[in-house]
Amino acid sequence: ERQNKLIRPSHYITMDDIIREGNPTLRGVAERVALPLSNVDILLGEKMIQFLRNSQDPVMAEKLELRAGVGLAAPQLDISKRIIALLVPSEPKFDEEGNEIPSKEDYALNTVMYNARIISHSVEEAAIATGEGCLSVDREVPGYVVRHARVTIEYYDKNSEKKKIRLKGFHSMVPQHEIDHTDGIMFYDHIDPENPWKMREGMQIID
Ligand SMILES: O=CN(O)C[C@@H](CC1CCCC1)C(=O)N1NCCC[C@H]1C(=O)Nc1ccccn1
Ligand code: NI
Repeated sequence: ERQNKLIRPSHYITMDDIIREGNPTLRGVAERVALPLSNVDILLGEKMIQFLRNSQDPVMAEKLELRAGVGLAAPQLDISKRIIALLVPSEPKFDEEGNEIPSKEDYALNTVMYNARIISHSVEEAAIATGEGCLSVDREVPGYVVRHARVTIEYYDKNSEKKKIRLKGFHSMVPQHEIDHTDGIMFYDHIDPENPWKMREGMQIID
């Protein structure tokens, strides 16, 4: 079946494996995965994070013709399971002379989350200044994608251990976008159709 094809050792996930708008799987509610995790679900998570690494590597992205991604959800691979991968580079920090300070961590988020769910969130809302895109959406959909400004996420890691993480800013936007995919929600569902760039009371804009 599909997952077996994707987890073959010789297989790299490419854009051909990513389903696009119109495929009903993108609008389904994905199933929680069984715990402790099965090998096939662990292997799929590894392939998903490898895709993100390849997509952010200029050589591999060119070779495999990948669009750069910071997140991926299993439903985008036509697998209706609550598995998401996150690979968010750390923002570069600069000193007063404007030199980049090498950060100890290359990534602010570098993980596969199983059965992730938002267990609490701020009343305050936020949106990425430039809007959002999606590897499953081959068109621009302009507008503020209004999300929670801060979230607390509970998930299981690849060792089947329960984790809890609090996130804010851009780092919180990526898991919210991915968890939405496991609930059949697309980013443009959060854009105000009347006035896509409407500033809502107290909404934070993330650069
Ligand atoms: O479900 C998962 N997806 O659809 C991949 C999406 C996920 C992100 C969209 C907004 C929050 C999560 C993705 O990564 N993109 N969307 C389309 C093309 C660009 C790319 C992107 O935003 N790249 C990026 C952003 C900031 C810094 C570096 N790279
Ligand atoms: Ni997406």
